Amino acid sequence: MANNPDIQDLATLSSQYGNLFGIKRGGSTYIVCIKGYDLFREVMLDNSKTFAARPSTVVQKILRGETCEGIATSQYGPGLIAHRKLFHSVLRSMGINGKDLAKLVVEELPYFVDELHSLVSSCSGMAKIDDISEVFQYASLNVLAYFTFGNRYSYKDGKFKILLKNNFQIFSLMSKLTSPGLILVSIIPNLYKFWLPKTAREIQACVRNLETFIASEIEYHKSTLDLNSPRDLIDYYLLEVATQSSKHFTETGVRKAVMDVFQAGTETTSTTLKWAVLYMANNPDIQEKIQCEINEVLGNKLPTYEDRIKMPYTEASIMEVQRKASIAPVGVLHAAGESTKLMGYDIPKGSLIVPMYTSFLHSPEHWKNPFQFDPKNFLDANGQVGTRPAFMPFGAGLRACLGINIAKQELFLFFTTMLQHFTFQLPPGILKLDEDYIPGLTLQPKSFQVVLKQRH
Ligand code: HEM
Repeated sequence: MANNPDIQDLATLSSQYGNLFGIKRGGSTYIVCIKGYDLFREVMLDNSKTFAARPSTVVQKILRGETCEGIATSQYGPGLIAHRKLFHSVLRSMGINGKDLAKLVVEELPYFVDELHSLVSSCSGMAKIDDISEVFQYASLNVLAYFTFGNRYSYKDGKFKILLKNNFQIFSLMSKLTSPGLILVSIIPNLYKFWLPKTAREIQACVRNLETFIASEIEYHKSTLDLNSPRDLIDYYLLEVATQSSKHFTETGVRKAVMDVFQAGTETTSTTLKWAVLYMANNPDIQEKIQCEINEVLGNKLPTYEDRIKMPYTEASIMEVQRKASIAPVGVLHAAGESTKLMGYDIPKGSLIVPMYTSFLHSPEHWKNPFQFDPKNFLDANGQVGTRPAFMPFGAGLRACLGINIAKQELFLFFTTMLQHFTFQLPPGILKLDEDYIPGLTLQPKSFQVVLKQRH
């Protein structure tokens, strides 16, 4: 459980031991599981700094090397603060330069739609979800390629396929990292330096390939950099490295930060869209309501992010997909940066903190029918999107998701465009698609087929 806790096991343990419980397994690190909205807030918001550290596990070392530079796995401190600040300021700068955030996604929309249409013609209307999710992977990866490298790729481009393969392979292999071999390297100090289980070696190979790819992009950016006119995330980073305005940026740090953006921002978005397709096929009445809103507000024009204000039912449906699917069941693990107390219990420094997202996203205390797909969960009496404090799929506090604005725009624009052009239906003879998930780092729907019907 040290690397990849299954939420079912955690839910069972929490029903026995309460909202806060600790586990000790392999090594000496104490694993503290936190359940429920109040405790999540107490840890992530009220005591954000105390719990803003990341655990230093063998898996991190295998994946990221000894130094853990970059963003997602780095420790909380001036370096991380500088990375997060730069990320936000790049988003702002790209907005000011007119190459605004939504444009990153909007540029991708025509390619996304074309690819879905070609899928329909090649599979006579019935698509396997694996095929559709590949389109989601292309699209979400391209948005980030545009943000970091300054250009999108053709979906057929060989270079793009290499980027895609290595990026997504890391996630699927990580979900398999529960072998006895991993327990061995977790228990025996430094064993990982001499021997690793096969899956871990495969992950390392993918990480190396991805890093080589990013390194070549960085080299290209260095040779074409105009200090007065940065184009994308890499350029802004290189500017910082060149001017030495912050001692926190090194070329290795830039490479790792770009890796983090790809790793954190592609699987999450594409998996959410996969669940959206499943819920639409299972809830034709809801899908029809969304399509009515799309017809009224958009007609045939492609959406912009501003359109969401006039489309509360669509926006509420996307939030409901995120709530019900709860794709990141334990987010990214945290650690206690200092010894402290929670609910009167001692939490030793270095304890690994496992936040159970599903415990508040599926809590009957906060949602009327937590296990039913119901966009009304997010609508007030006037049919407008209301605030729901327990809706925190992107985390909260000092380590909250850095890509939240990109992700929200991607989900709205890809989802809306998809339903503007297609209706998802159950295959003949199937009454309902299985809404159970495959356990892993992110929760994936089980493989399914849907009928993809063109609307126009
Ligand atoms: C539906 C899409 C997404 C979901 C549900 C999601 C969710 C999360 C969650 C739960 C965390 C952990 C927060 C914590 O540790 O407390 C996280 C971290 C992070 N996310 Fe996202 N994310 C999404 C998309 C993105 C995108 C598109 C990007 C990139 C542009 C991104 C970049 C990051 C980064 C860099 C971190 C690490 C932040 C840190 O360690 O300080 N995410 N995300």
